[in-house]
Amino acid sequence: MPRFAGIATFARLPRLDEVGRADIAVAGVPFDSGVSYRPGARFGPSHVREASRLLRPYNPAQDVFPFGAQQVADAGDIVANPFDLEAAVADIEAGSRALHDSADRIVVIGGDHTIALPLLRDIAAKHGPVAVLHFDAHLDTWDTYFGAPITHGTPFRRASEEGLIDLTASMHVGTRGPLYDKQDLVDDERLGFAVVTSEFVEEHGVAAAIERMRARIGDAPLYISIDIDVLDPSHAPGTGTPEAGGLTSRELLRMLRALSDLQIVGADVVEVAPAYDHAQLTAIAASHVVYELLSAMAPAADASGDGSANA
Ligand SMILES: N=C(N)NCCCC(=O)O
Ligand SMILES: [Zn+2]
Ligand SMILES: [Zn+2]
Repeated sequence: MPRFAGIATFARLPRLDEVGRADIAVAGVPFDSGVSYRPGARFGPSHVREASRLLRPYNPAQDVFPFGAQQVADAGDIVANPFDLEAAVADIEAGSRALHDSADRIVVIGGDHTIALPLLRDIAAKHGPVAVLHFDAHLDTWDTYFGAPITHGTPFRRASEEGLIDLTASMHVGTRGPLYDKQDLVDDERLGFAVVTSEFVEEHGVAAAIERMRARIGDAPLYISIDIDVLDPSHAPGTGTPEAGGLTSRELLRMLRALSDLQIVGADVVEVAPAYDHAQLTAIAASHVVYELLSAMAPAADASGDGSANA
């Protein structure tokens, strides 16, 4: 079958119902009722799957076969009520919990950033408070919008208040752009986040950013949440709240590779909104981000082998 033919699962992987169990399930959450600006991230999962057809089995940058060293399968979508935010976050948490019956870990494609809250509720129920490494142009620790506590600008404040995150090991990477107030940064620090801004990366380089990230995380169980708007709009135009001056996809992929020896317990890639995309730029970037995450989550090849035993 040519890679451009057939129904698009992520990276043309088998469906979870075809393999029964997986080490890692990739799942979509087509939900965007929490957005504050441009809508459309509900169409993110299918757009990223479509753009992921060209991914190949061997990742030379991490010397790993991400789909050979472990069973990865596409679990389809977790369905969330588009008309009721409270119901939606309950749906997503329940969907994540159910999926963990047949997969050790899950990597979620959003959807807007609201979905990180119910995903973290499930993850923290399993692991206790986790280090959250949050790649984003935005803090997403704001309090309310029009009185609403659950939006895509608030998941990490709620998660912090609920005791879901390790306050000594969590960090934002790639933040930039205008805030509402100086106090936003004061609140953010109190909520448990250190920050590596986009400007820091420009001034000190990716290696220094990685050093800060690793020092902050230590050996805590790690949840990685990647808002695609961490990338510069030139690399990822297809998103709802774009901000100038972001990371390149090359910088982001390199940062993810540097996490491969850490205890990654789950991840999401969110905020891909295809209506504003061009030539699949954003979806291609997102598909490679997911691929790099799956590679980083793969067990290290043993000294004698190349990790390709089951490829
Ligand atoms: N999570 C994302 N992408 N954006 C949050 C932006 C919230 C705001 O409009 O102030
Ligand atoms: Zn963002
Ligand atoms: Zn975000």
